[in-house]
Amino acid sequence: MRVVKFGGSSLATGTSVNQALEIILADPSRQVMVVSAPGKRNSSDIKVTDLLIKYAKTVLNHQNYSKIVDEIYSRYQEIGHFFGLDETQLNIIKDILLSLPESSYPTDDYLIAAFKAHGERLNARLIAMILNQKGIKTKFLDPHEAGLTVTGEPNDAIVSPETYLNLDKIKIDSDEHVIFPGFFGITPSGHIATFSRGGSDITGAILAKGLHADLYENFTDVNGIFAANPAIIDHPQSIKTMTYREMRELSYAGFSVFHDEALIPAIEGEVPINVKNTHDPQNPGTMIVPDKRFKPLNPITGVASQKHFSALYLHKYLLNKEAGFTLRILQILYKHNIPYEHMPSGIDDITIIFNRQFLNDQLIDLICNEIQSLINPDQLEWIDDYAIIMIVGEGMKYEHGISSQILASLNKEDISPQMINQGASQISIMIGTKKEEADQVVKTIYKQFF
Ligand SMILES: Nc1ncnc2c1ncn2[C@@H]1O[C@H](COP(=O)(O)OP(=O)(O)O)[C@@H](O)[C@H]1O
Ligand SMILES: N[C@@H](CC(=O)OP(=O)(O)O)C(=O)O
Repeated sequence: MRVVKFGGSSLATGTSVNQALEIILADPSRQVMVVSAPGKRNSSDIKVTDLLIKYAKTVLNHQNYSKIVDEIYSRYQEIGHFFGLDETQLNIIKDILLSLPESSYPTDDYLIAAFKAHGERLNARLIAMILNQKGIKTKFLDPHEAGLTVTGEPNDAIVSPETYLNLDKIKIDSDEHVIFPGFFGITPSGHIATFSRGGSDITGAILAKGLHADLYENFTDVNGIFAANPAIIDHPQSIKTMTYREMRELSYAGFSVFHDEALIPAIEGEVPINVKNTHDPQNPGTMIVPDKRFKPLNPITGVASQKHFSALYLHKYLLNKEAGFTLRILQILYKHNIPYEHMPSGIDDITIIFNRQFLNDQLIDLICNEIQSLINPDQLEWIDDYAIIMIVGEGMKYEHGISSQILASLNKEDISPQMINQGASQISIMIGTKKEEADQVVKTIYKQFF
């Protein structure tokens, strides 16, 4: 049995939902379909998830929400009408949308999570309705009924281990299709909590592991994973096969096409992943597998970048001899509940890289002041303008001199990185630069290796 996830970009219009359904019906093993909320129909469109966030904020601000409800409902109506569903059948969607403000939520964040999750919940109901109307035996199953439970933050949840015990009890008839909404789970107290944005990929992976699927097919709007972001490189090469480790590093570092957290259930369940194109289903796409049992032709599989970082650079002579130096810094971060992303170090210096989205100016001043007074470094510099480029490939460990090739190619372009660090896993090299240089670094490295 396969679990098949369709992203919002594949479910934005009636035509694309139809393509998705043709894919499902083309192979009887595609029994479980995980769906996202309808995405953008064109580049200037708004995703239904973003419309729902606007709806939630309108309710929280005690403003009139009838216009935004109509806008959201029209997205489902458009798809429903394409398949010939009438207003009486579609009314349930409007009723559910209108009932959202009536429920009670423990906090505003839970209210936002519940509103947001309805993008996928209503889409799954609609698609189940469409299939049933076509005479195809279909069940709408949601996290409540299936026991997909989560803990953590209401808008950044983590799956609970008991989910897998619950999923083990689910029986699917051999002639039946299951439509499951992505992106959210249920907390121990029965409230909806969502994964972080793009989290329907995570739901697909959880179901693939929990239902013991042979394959997790992830359908999007491009022919698999490219070696670089197509927004930076024109027509980049697509990757035929890559390992879980490579994908996790690359998605964490900016390949937004597949959520980095979705790799974890797939790794645990050893389910291979196939990223494919809804609009070109014959294209083999990219296989993501446990291991590459051969030496890859290219030492580099992909190069990713992200620009939302800041770095704290600390220099202190004999830092390597001072026991507890790093511990004291981490205690300060822990006290203020600040996570960090990376911490490359040398004999006399250390750089701590943060996701800028978790920080504000006041917090930055606070930690810099505390570190200055408690740690007393010789130099402390906050670098707000920081991007990270991650060069990833299992093939790196077979070849010497990859870092020097990278540095030489950047040098030719007159780019001198602020930091370069090779991970202990030997499958990635990380480069820190100014944001404005990040795209040029990706282009230079891509040109060097592809
Ligand atoms: N390395 C990459 N390979 C493929 N697509 C990428 C890559 N990096 C960024 N993308 C972008 O990811 C998009 C697909 O992700 P997303 O819009 O979240 O899909 P979905 O709605 O199917 O979940 C592609 O259209 C592409 O622009
Ligand atoms: N709809 C949610 C979850 C998701 O995974 O969407 P998509 O498959 O369109 O990336 C979001 O926009 O974040």
